[in-house]
Amino acid sequence: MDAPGIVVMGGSGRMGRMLCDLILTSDDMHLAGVTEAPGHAWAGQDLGTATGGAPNGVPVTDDPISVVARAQAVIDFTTPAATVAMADLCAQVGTVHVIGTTGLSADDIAALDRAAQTATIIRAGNMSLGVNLLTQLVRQVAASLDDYYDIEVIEAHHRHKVDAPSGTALMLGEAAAEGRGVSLDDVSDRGRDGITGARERGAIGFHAIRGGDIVGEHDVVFAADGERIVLRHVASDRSVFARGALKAALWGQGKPPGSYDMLDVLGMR
Ligand SMILES: NC(=O)C1=CN([C@@H]2O[C@H](COP(=O)(O)OP(=O)(O)OC[C@H]3O[C@@H](n4cnc5c(N)ncnc54)[C@H](O)[C@@H]3O)[C@@H](O)[C@H]2O)C=CC1
Ligand SMILES: O=C(O)C1=N[C@H](C(=O)O)C[C@H](O)C1
Repeated sequence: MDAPGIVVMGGSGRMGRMLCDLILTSDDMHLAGVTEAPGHAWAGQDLGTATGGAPNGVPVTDDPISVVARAQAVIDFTTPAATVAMADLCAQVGTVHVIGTTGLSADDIAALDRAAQTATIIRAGNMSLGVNLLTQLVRQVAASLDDYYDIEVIEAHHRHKVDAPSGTALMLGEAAAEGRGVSLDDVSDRGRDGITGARERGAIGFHAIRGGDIVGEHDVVFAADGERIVLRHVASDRSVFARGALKAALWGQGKPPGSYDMLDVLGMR
């Protein structure tokens, strides 16, 4: 069987470039095309030429249907609006949709769930093995401790990141809430400021640092009187996210329509 064809959305972005480089050197898949935002300077060019090298035969387009219909998977680290539109297209043409985009609203997620009735969608706020393993540890620690241990999630990212809390912080917060047997919506306390009053027992706090070129760092703190447990993940290279996404694209081949995440891909359920 031929190696599956992959379309990378947002090929000029931080994650897009990393993904294209990895796919172009992979024996397990080939780069079937790259999409970019409408009117983007790369649209209509060959990818090799757009990146300042020799032509490599990979088209860059702002008209996704032209490449998606011929591909086996789309890898998408873009914006919520672009992701929701792509999910509809993947549902129509039967292409696996791997979603890393964060900052999705409840309405966006509802739209993705509708698309997943006919599309195979794999979505995670963090595609690294380390963070997905950490979610399991956080769930286990939260289940072992009572709410005398205050839970705070602290994340740090580069200056260009546009959403907060990060998708990873929300995954970790969800895992902590699940471990405690509560709904995150009921206990979430985001970015305190001013006269906030004393901390509510059982709250799960979120704090975001933005600066420089930080790739992604997450601490989950369980703080009680007299002791503190800190579970930490540090990403120092975006390839950990990209490799997870490529694994997901291959794993999704032949899977029935539905909503999946990296725990499914990694066999960690
Ligand atoms: N789940 C995970 O493991 C990870 C998730 N992310 C998330 O991925 C997203 C992108 O992150 P970065 O690469 O740092 O951002 P970026 O801003 O560098 O790249 C986004 C790219 O998407 C393109 N784009 C926008 N609209 C588009 C459209 N309609 N069609 C095609 N392309 C379009 C932009 O032109 C840009 O090239 C963010 O939401 C970020 O939080 C980032 C890293 C890891
Ligand atoms: O925007 C980023 O860069 C990252 N986004 C993801 C998130 O929101 O958690 C994953 C990773 O931390 C990098």
